[in-house]
Amino acid sequence: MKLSIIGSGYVGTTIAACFADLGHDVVNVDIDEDVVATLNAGQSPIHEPGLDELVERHAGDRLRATTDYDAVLDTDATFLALSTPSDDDGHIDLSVMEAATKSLGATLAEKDGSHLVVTKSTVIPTTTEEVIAPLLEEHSGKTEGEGFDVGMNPEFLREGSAVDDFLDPDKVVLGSRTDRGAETLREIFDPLLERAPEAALVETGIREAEMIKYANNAFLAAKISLANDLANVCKEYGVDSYEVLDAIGLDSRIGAEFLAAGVGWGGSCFPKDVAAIVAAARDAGYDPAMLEAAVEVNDRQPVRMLDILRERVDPDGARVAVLGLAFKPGTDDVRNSRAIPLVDALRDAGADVVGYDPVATANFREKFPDIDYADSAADALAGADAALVVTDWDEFAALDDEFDAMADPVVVDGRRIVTRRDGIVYESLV
Ligand SMILES: NC(=O)c1ccc[n+]([C@@H]2O[C@H](COP(=O)([O-])OP(=O)(O)OC[C@H]3O[C@@H](n4cnc5c(N)ncnc54)[C@H](O)[C@@H]3O)[C@@H](O)[C@H]2O)c1
Ligand SMILES: O=c1ccn([C@@H]2O[C@H](COP(=O)(O)OP(=O)(O)O[C@H]3O[C@H](CO)[C@@H](O)[C@H](O)[C@H]3O)[C@@H](O)[C@H]2O)c(=O)[nH]1
Repeated sequence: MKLSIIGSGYVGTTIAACFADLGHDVVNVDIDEDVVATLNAGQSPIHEPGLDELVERHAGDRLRATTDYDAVLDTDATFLALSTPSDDDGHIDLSVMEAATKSLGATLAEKDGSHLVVTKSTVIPTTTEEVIAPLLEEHSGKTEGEGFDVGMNPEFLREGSAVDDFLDPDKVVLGSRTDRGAETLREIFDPLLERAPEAALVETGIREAEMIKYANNAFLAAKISLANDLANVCKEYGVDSYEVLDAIGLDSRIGAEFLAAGVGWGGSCFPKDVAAIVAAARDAGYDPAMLEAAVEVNDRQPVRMLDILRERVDPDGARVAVLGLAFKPGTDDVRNSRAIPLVDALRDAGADVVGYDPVATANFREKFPDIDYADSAADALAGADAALVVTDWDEFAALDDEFDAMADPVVVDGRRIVTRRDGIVYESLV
């Protein structure tokens, strides 16, 4: 089929390259000329394992990019893969989605025959039906269900394994409210379902598809927060939290994944999505107590980490190495990284901070241009009065002699990865 993808960021680029690999003809539409030029040159504008190869294989053939919305006219369906950030009070900010939807609507006014518009972005339930569809109607002059259909297909890929997650998913969720929309969605996803026969297919309504995405992320974030809450209790009683969490993970009803306790969850999705669904629930008159608690526990973990540090070292005037600036290993993304509240609090306390990350230093420097940065973990540790381990990069698990060069070998481990030994004053957060 012929597909257009509006937005060529993490999700848009990944799904475009993967759809091309599945045999579809794909065009990416993005307002960023650099992104478009990069894609047309056969390179991926984002760093994801396996994505460069796919883009290189299909660019100029089944995959191309443009800034011109008219490219949509020659396609059967359009996916909206635009950012949906939080505003200051946590609500979803739909301004980017709305601007792109207006452009798409105006373009569809010229389209002969029907078209399917699929929301790929994470949006609050009712957005596709009550915001996207009316905007498309207004700007195309067509009627939903006649001139075009709308659908919703939430995305569950993780940064760092986006291609594998898309091509080998646990489930594919297709939301629609017309038979024609449902059929077109099935046709688009048939090649994926053939390639990944183990994937479950969930065909559902549009607002259910929208909510499945929030429920998925909120459940995972809350699972980590519950693990952190239990781990904090363990610590108070001198109980090894990892032995406890590993053991409960053996119960198939609980499952072993997303039980890694530590300094908590960050990234481009969990914080904004939990905040958005909490804000939406409150707007509707419901207080989502469990989700509010999940956020509270997550906010507390960096504070607890500093409290543990203070028991050993006064941060005022101390040189503190922060190991790990990315929100998780395998990415240079620092959005909502746990290092952000930690560095903020350390600086407020008068510490002299030196940060190190294998790949995320440049991005972190944009947020914190005034702290020191080291080129290696060893350099960050040399002469430091304390170290905080914030991201679970493998190379931090392998650190050993490097701790001996610290002025005071106090290590507060926020991810339980450093090997304890004599000569290190080791404190685990959990
Ligand atoms: N990043 C993830 O891991 C992930 C995973 C699952 C779902 N999601 C959801 O997918 C959506 C997209 O996220 P992302 O991380 O890919 O966003 P992103 O910020 O990486 O990419 C958005 C792209 O849209 C482009 N854009 C902005 N305005 C435009 C317009 N008017 N017309 C055309 N292009 C325009 C930008 O230039 C950018 O390239 C969000 O709703 C997010 O919550 C993200
Ligand atoms: O046991 C765990 C697992 C994760 N994390 C933290 O949780 C955050 C999120 O990690 P992860 O889920 O691996 O990364 P994302 O790329 O943010 O992916 C999430 O967010 C995406 C965007 O919505 C969804 O598509 C994915 O399904 C969902 O896993 C990171 O800060 C991790 O350090 C933990 O603290 N403990």
